[in-house]
Amino acid sequence: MPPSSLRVVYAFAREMHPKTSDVFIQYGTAGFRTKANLLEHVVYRMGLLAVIRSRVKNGRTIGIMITASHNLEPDNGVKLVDPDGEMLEQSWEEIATRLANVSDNDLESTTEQVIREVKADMSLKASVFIGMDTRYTSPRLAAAASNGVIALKGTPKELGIVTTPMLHFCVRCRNDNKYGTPTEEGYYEKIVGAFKNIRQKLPVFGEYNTTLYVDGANGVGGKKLNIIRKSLDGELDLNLYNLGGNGGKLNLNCGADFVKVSQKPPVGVEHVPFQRVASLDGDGDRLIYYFLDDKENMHLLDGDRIATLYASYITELLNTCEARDLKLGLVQTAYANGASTKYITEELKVPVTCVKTGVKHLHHAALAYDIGVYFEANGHGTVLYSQNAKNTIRKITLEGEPEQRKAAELLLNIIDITNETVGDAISDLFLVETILCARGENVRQWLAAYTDLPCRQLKVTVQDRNAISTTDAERQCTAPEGLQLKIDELVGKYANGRAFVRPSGTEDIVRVYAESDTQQEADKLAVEVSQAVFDLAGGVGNRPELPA
Ligand SMILES: CC(=O)N[C@H]1[C@@H](OP(=O)(O)O)O[C@H](CO)[C@@H](O)[C@@H]1O
Ligand SMILES: [Mg+2]
Repeated sequence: MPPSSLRVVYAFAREMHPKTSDVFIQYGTAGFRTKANLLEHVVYRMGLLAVIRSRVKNGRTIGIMITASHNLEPDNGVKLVDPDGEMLEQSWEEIATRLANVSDNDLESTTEQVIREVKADMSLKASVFIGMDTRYTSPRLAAAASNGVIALKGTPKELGIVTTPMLHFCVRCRNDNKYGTPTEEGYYEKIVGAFKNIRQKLPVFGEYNTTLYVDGANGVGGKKLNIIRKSLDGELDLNLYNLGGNGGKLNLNCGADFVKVSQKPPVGVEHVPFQRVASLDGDGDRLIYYFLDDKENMHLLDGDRIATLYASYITELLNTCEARDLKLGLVQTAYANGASTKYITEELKVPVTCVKTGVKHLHHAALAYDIGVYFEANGHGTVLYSQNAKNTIRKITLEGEPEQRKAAELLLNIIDITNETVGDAISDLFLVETILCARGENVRQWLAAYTDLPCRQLKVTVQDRNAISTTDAERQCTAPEGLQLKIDELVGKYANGRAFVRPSGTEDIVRVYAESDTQQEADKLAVEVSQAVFDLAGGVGNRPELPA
């Protein structure tokens, strides 16, 4: 890149997308997240970085997604997607953070330094796909990203409003045309097409019924399901709620995160006893199910449930295929309910890996298995199939006995419904519905597999959340001194007690998780551990307490 060209970049940045705040911003669990009005220069600079990344990857397409997922409307965020549709390689997160925080004056020299460091050949073509969620601040930010791409002579393509998983999917397809067509239509064709295909083979029977209620979180996922709904032919009757408009606010008292954390039904969804409801998050990458019983008690079917449903059904099909040398494993985080882990290891006899929070860690660990199911308890997850697994299954469809062939064909359809690039609420919804239908099960039967331990999540505000360090997949706390000892002491008082704390990577808070035998005890333990964090890690504001 001749220096004159970079000088243009620099001048353009200062004029169009100046750095307006000195607040340090970090590439966290899912990219940069903060108030939307602090993000414009960050997004512009991620446009620059995406071009550099694309060139380092020989001109393969890189993705930029503008979203703050389950956060409320005033927030926004940006993250980069690597060529296979996976999260940005971790070693580049530090580079992203550096570039986001330099002054306008130093932007030129830092950009040059990054180009040298990563040995980008700036004469190559560069291609960047940009997607955004429904936030009113997103179009402006998407334009800033495009400007960044253009400034370094890359080619941006704006996909408009898409779910986060659609952007991941399109990036993957653009770089690997065997995976599908890199458009929203291509996504429907592959994922919804495979669902319709499999439903031809699985007639509705038993306790399963095709009516599904959906809480769209007033975000993009519900809107896309509304498009899909019209193409479904009785395979699934979707009743959609919280589609945005009508005064409903994004993620406010609705959506997967609200339902999971508050353990309450979302506003805006009609209550019908025993009706299963799927709740999506704001950018359509998380899925939680729930139902209310005839006493209006809520029963949650979270990411752990979805993971166990997948693992057990896929294992069943693999057994029928007699593809027993394919190793299936499950990946969870410390937030997984203890009862789910016990069920997976003891009843399903499937190996479990526990990793740090954040999809990138789960995704990476799942690659170690032939078939890796990964899920965060909050409903973000998918299944990864190795090439070996795909080849083996395909071979059985051609050479197996009739029963084996049938199971292998179902597996191939299931692979096609799956968005292997990232957790995807829409793809997961179709997978869950497929499995419930195949088993002729209603939600009560699904819930009966195991009983969750009551749990509680709380947030504590501290002066500096980085004062907390953890180890052992975040289950043990190494700083500040004395905090882990205190947690151990508190946990010891409770039957089946478990608790841990960690700094959030997406919000300026510390998260506390506790579980125990009863809800009252889990709540009490969570409050006590929160108080310990408050006392030992520099709490600010009010003393921790349970939400109203
Ligand atoms: C406990 C929890 O749900 N944490 C979420 C949340 O991360 P934190 O680092 O905990 O803020 O947002 C991430 C991105 O969406 C998601 O991957 C993760 O699971
Ligand atoms: Mg999300």
